[in-house]
Amino acid sequence: MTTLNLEELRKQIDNIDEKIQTLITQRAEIAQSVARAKYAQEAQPNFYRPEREADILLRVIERNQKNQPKVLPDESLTPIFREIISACLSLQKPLKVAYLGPQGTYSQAATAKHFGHGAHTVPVQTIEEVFREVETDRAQYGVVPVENSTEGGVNQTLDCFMSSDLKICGEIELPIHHCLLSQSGDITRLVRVYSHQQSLAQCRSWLSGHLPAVNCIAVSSNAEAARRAAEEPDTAAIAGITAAERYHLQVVKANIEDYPQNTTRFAVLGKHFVPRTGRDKSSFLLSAAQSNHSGALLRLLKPFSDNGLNLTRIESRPSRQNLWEYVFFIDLDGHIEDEAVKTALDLLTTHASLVKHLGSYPRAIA
Ligand SMILES: O=C(O)C(=O)C[C@]1(C(=O)O)C=C[C@@H](O)C=C1
Repeated sequence: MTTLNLEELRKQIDNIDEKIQTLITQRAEIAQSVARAKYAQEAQPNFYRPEREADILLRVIERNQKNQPKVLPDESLTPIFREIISACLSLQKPLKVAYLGPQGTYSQAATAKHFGHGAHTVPVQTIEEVFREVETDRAQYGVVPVENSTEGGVNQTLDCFMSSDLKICGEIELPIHHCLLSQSGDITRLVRVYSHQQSLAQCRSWLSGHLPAVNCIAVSSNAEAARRAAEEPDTAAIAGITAAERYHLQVVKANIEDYPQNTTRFAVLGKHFVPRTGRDKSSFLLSAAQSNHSGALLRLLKPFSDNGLNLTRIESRPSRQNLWEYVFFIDLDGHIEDEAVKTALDLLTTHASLVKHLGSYPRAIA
């Protein structure tokens, strides 16, 4: 680009847009042929292929690394490609995805980030209902929060996995930036702050430093907090920026989370097995045999360490079967089809009374 003439530059942009549009249309036509190819292989194929999407997105990031300095950050490019894939997938078969509502929650943002706007997303009221929607085929996939980097695990989700046969088909990481929202945008007259209990906890220090006298009230979701703040004066909500738009609230203060890297991890629930990508995670539910004997947990975890597997998370929950017995949720880097994972699981059988594979899936992508 040599000239700085505005008209000329806009003409160049128009030409590029035309080419992009032609290419996107061509890509969509090929995706339609892919659907026919899938039908030729199976009567009821899976159209959504998380392993293929991960592969495409990683290549977008890899190509972007080659632009030095980068013109656009990865986080600007990947959503564009996700939307293109989402539009192509909706031509093959529109997906129905249930998430923990109401609209305006971070779960909705995570669902939109992962599935794009081509999917039909359905808010439901509880985490249990997300599981049920998928179990009963009212939705093909579901999105539930699993853990937050500041506040830890989401117990309802872990408990649902104990009794469900659904598989984790993917993970989504969503950076969480909380905003203080109110009708007036004035911080001085606030007497009450509503939010979900997790969000209040994630902003604890900010609240005690800046609003020590206000009454913090936990409600069922951040969207519900925003709805109330839109109706009550002298009241604020802690919620995401999308809730501000949805409920016509002013941003009193943005980014009030205590840890700037505050991130929530969500699981994509489904019914199908996801092939290996080479950059996967696996989740298991484990219970130790002779759990009250010394070294029971050590024996449960040793096979993973002996096989060089990196555990990315371990969490315990009461087994709900015997008093003071626990089940362990573990996540590790690797796929159930990796040799190291297979060997570790073989070794585990003598030390575990329960080994339940909750899924292997591609690692979250920016
Ligand atoms: O490769 C496929 O299996 C496709 O259906 C194509 C495509 C895409 O648009 O690239 C669409 C949906 C799948 O989830 C993955 C990829």
